[in-house]
Amino acid sequence: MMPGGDQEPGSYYVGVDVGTGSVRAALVDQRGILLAFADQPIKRWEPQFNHHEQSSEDIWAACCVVTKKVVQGIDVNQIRGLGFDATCSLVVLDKQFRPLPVNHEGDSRRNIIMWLDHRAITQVHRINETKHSVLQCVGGVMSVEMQAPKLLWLKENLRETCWDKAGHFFDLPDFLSWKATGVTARSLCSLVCKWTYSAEKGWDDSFWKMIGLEDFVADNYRKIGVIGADVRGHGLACEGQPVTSRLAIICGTSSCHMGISKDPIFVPGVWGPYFSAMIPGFWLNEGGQSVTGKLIDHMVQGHAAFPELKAKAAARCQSVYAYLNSHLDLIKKAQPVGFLTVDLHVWPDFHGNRSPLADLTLKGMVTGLKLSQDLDDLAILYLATVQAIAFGTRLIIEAMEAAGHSISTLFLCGGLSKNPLFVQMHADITGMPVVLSQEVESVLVGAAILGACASGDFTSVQEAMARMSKVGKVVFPRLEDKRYYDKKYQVFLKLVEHQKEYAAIMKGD
Ligand SMILES: Nc1ncnc2c1ncn2[C@@H]1O[C@H](COP(=O)(O)OP(=O)(O)O)[C@@H](O)[C@H]1O
Ligand SMILES: O=C(CO)[C@H](O)[C@H](O)COP(=O)(O)O
Repeated sequence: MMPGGDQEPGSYYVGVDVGTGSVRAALVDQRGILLAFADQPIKRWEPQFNHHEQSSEDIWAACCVVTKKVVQGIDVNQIRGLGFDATCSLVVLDKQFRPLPVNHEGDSRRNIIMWLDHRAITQVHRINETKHSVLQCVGGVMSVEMQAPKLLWLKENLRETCWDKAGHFFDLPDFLSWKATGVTARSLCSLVCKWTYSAEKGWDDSFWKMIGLEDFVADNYRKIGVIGADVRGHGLACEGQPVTSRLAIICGTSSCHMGISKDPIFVPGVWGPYFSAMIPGFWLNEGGQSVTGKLIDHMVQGHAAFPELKAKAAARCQSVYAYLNSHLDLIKKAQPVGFLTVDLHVWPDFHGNRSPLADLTLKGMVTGLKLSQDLDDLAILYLATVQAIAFGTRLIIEAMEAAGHSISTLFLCGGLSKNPLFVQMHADITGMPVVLSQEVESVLVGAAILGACASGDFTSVQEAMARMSKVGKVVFPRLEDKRYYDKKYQVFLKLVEHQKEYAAIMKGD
């Protein structure tokens, strides 16, 4: 889609969103309307189980391709700002900013340890055993997906080929802003959320010394970077909006649950509180589920009826998910679609639990399997998986509320928010209305909002948010189905209880 001919020449912003599977870019105007969109897949390597790697050169090349596509035909002088968002993966460069291998093979194309990489399990156990006070700000337990355990892994496993040669360790969004500007300043968001930096107190030397990464302290954190901009003082959130009662959920390969508060709230198993990491002046708690979109893809693609599904969806020019949703509507008969899983239950932690249990040893579970392998069976397993993800969100919300949050409304964005079944199940299972933004690619509008703020065209993040993001659809929960979902939630909680019992039995003599 290109800018409409009847439009006044104005200011444009570019948003670039680097997800796990692809890079997307959008050209957005001052009203937050998306005028052009492009995407491009990015490479991923899984050289061994739990090792996930990418290439910063490949990602940057993809960013350039999609950006060039969306600005085609536009006078570059009208492009006022560019914003990035990206996964929290670790990029390693040498002192001359060249990629360094993060693998035993010495393949320097693969210089990124991805966020979902779980190679640093023993390192994170040791970090958690220190019980250092910085851990209070990551939910009490550090996740293997954060940067400190990954850095320690590099030091302990690739000392000569990587650690000793490293000049720069970037969080991926900060790598992208360095590539775009040549400035190595880091974002407060990245450093606070994934690197234990405190917006109020700075780095805690004692933590890095205690975990064995005293090198950073001696080096004055040069390889990790310093804060580029003081984001405090931008004022409060959108006028008249009770922002602290909203929970934003970014649902892609994983789901991230972003809740804010005026005072710090400590939620066991939920990352944060992080000051000013998302909205200036507010504390952020970030709950999460490590695999959601990836889990749905895994369950659907691994089923015996997947080839049949693929063929039938292609014949109708539909995505497999649109086909499955209409198939479920067909087989539900008179009952609500969610009731098809009365005897099929899933525990969704196929890649460990990020929140609120913060237990990376947890595994996935399915109960209620039959011998059938047909399309009905696949559709119902897909439904049960979507429901399990929504129950996981309910568990996170309950933990946040028990600690002091008061949440009434969910705001969903990301690839999974395009799936009406996923959205409805989140409303039904949490009992809360779900707001979707008018612009389907709202994550990209968010990145463009950052670019708009950087351009100085808006005085604050809040002003840009109010002007450029608009509510689209609101999906209300089917309250009449509440009793059914409450019962399924009881089963959901039993599943994890039983899984822990099984582990205890197997550990015993
Ligand atoms: N149109 C759609 N309908 C249903 N599911 C979708 C759709 N588009 C994307 N998804 C799901 O969203 C997930 C990817 O979301 P996305 O935000 O693109 O991910 P990421 O940011 O992690 O690259 C996929 O796992 C896929 O299952
Ligand atoms: O840890 C995270 C953010 O704190 C995300 O889960 C990670 O960055 C992946 O994002 P996505 O699922 O959109 O690819």
